[in-house]
Amino acid sequence: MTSSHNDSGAVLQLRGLCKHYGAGPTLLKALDGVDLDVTPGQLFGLIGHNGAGKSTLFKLLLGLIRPTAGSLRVLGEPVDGPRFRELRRLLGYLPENLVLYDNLSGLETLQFFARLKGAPLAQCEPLLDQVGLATAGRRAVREYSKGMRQRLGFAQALLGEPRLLLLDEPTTGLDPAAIRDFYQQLDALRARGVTLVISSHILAELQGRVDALAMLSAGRLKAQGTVQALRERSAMPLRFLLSGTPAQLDALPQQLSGLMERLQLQCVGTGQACLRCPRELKMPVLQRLSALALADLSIQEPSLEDVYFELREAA
Ligand SMILES: Nc1ncnc2c1ncn2[C@@H]1O[C@H](COP(=O)(O)OP(=O)(O)OP(=O)(O)O)[C@@H](O)[C@H]1O
Repeated sequence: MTSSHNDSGAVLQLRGLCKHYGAGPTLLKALDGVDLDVTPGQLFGLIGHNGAGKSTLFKLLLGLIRPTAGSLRVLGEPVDGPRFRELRRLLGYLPENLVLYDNLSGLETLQFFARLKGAPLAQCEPLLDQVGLATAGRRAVREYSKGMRQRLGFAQALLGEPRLLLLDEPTTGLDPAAIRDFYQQLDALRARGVTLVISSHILAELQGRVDALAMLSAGRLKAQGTVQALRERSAMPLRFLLSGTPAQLDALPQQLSGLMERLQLQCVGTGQACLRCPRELKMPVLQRLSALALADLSIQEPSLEDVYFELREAA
């Protein structure tokens, strides 16, 4: 790995990062030339299919495995450099499958992890409270539900007041209220300058919450940027939902003449129509529609899920 000076201020800086397993016919490129920057205080999403390389990326960031090629800086330091061991204390990690000892209580579990990490034991009870396990703290982990185990895992990741949190599918098993509570906690952490990298398959959950995201596909970075930037890149059409009288809706093809070949118009119920419109035609279409004085008009952006499938298919 190279260790050139990091002048970008990035919390994470990956350049040409590769992790290969096996060789010859069994060669598997878990990560293959990934460039990525995450800036301080971002809530950064990592998305991609099963086996895309997300967990591999987390393990590389933590120094648990070594890259095959490329460079990797975390909090400004190369992961294989002399200062990384010290910096490792400033990282919190919630693995996809955290192993817990069933016979320990929640509090004992947290105390165990605190000792491993060199974090003050005094942080354990307040953290249990923070993740909603204050009353369950003295019960054995074997009695915990899936969501309670996940909360305990999150508390473990927060030990030592990390500056960078790596959360691998952290909302698996959480109910809707717990998911909302979890993201509120992430917002509070972000407000304190903590950088958060979160992987999830629940794209609706990330949409509207992440500052930026990266989409991995078979070890390669398929797209990177804000949700809006990905939408624009995907060239998915906007959806205009129109309400009006039958006469107004009948007049739509005439009103949009010259543009219709690039639009898709569909009746979706009495007095309602849906118009699929390329992003670049949004303003000309709006201008034409304004002349009709429709009862209502709303414009829907494509969802992150729609964008994901579109970009996945793109070369
Ligand atoms: N120790 C290993 N030895 C060989 N191959 C591995 C090893 N660890 C991971 N892989 C392979 O690397 C690829 C990426 O795996 P990874 O766990 O990073 O995917 P992921 O994106 O986290 O998937 P998921 O969404 O299912 O958690 C997969 O093909 C996996 O089989």
